[in-house]
Amino acid sequence: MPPMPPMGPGGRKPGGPHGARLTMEKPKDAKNTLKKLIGYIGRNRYLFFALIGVMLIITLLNLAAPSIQQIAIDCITLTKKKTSVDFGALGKTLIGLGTVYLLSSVFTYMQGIFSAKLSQYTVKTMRKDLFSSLVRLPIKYLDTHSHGDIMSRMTNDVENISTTISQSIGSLISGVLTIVGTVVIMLLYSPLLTLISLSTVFLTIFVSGVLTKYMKKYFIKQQVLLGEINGEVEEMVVGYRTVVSYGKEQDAVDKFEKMSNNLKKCGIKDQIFGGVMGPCMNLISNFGFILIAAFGGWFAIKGFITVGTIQAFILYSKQFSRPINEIANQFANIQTAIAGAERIFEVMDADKETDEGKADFEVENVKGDIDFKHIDFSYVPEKQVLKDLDLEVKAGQKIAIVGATGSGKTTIVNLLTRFYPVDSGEITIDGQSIYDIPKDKLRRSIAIVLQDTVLFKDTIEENIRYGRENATLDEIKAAAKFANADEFIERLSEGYDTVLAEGGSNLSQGQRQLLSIARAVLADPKILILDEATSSVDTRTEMHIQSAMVALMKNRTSLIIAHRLSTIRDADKIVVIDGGRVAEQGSHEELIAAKGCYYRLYQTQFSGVKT
Ligand SMILES: Nc1ncnc2c1ncn2[C@@H]1O[C@H](COP(=O)(O)OP(=O)(O)OP(=O)(O)O)[C@@H](O)[C@H]1O
Repeated sequence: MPPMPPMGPGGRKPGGPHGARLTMEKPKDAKNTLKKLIGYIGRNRYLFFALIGVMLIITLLNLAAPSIQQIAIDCITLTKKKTSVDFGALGKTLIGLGTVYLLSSVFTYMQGIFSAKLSQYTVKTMRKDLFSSLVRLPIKYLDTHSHGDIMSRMTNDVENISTTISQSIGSLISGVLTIVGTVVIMLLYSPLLTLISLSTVFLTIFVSGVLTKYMKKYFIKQQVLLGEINGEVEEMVVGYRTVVSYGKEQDAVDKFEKMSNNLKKCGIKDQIFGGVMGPCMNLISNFGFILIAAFGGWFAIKGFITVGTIQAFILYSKQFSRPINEIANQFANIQTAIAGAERIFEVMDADKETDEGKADFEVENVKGDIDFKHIDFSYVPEKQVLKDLDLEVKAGQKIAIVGATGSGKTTIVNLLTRFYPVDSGEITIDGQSIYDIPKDKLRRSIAIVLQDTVLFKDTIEENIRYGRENATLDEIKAAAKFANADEFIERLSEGYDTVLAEGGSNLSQGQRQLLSIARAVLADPKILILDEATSSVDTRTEMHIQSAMVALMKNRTSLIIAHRLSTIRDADKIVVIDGGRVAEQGSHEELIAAKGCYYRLYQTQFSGVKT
């Protein structure tokens, strides 16, 4: 017998109730996707053929067993007067039967090994390729796909493929082989009895089809409700502080309770329909056995067949009906897996960041002159963000970029780092177009300190080392000292070995910023991009951050998205962005005197704020 997939809770197979993912996601281009998927499976073709071979052997053994039983039974001759048994033949036949069962178990075990290996090797390669594609995707791709969507491709879709390869392919092949083999053998025994047992099989297919239709309805509803509940929980965890601070705990509980109630009702209906399936199928198949026994008995009395044949027929009809449901379920599983594979290949086939940089550019020799010439840019076609923007920055200058929210300040730095390509115009560093500079070299020339510091779940030492991979611990400590981060790090019980929580959430916002400054110090680039934090941190940390930033900016070209008046005043040049253009530029005094954009911005945003 082919191995049954492991059962989930309540006797259900993983992948959805009733063993099938009844959502029946339809792939858009199944043929192409299947081709690519087979390409991945084909990388382990020896395993695949070994699997097919083993399955063929198992099926043949399973097909042989009932016939051997028939021979064993026919060793016993029953007449009205006496019962005679050919013990020699019976013994040999039973040994043969035992051997068949033993071999079947051994090969089934081997099938488990081969299919597990085939699925794991295949998805490991896919996972690796998918991740490599993911890190080379342009940022634009991430803008248009939710994190949840990308995560789900990496986890759920890959998992679906793995389950399908390890379970569905095997079941499908063995199912088809078993059905064909069984029908052929049954026909050879008795075409008439074959027809009688097939009639119940058609009844099985019909009844299970009707029941599945209802189950599918409730199953899909249940999945939708489950998705909503998951979303609700996620929102609650992410927005926990907001929920608590507005005292909305009870509202959240009430809403959850309502959703949970709906899920309960739907779940009960789903389970009830699911529960009907088993007894119905049993009833029909037992009815089939009665038919075979009755007609078989009659045929045996008439001398058309032997008693052993009746037994063989009962076993064959059992073997026959089992794979039918299985195959129907596997089709649904395979379809879902192909739809998942399609989503995976879509990421793999998405246009990757290209790197047409060709100039002979050395990071060490960068001076830091930056020039934006006639830049037009839009994230989405209908909405132009930068319009004919011109901005010149001399090496070593400190430029404060100011402007109303949404005016395009961050966009300017997004273009300099080539996170997005310009629509038209040219950006140069030391006179060279940034599109002629290899991307990695360009980005190594620039360090970015953002308000939302991204820290990884690793030690403080490794988080700072992110700035320069080959830095020694002493260099890391020196950078931390320079960034005024050393003091708080040394106070932590594990010091530089302290492992940060996800996103560095076990540090204060100010401390996270100091670490990101330390990273930039270690990277030691000629060009700096600073996005000043708008949120307030305690005065002491604030002073540390400010002085570290000032020290860091020395002798570097710095573009600061500035929010503090002191930074703006200290800048060599203030650039005011308005409506996607440089509206004004000059020193604080000049711009105030001009009474233009900056003056108005100053009046509304900076006068009276903390310097
Ligand atoms: N990834 C994106 N996709 C589409 N539109 C975007 C994207 N990022 C920014 N925008 C839009 O581009 C415009 C400029 O955004 P940008 O982030 O450059 O503004 P900003 O001046 O830095 O604002 P803030 O001071 O609030 O950070 C805004 O209208 C914004 O809605």
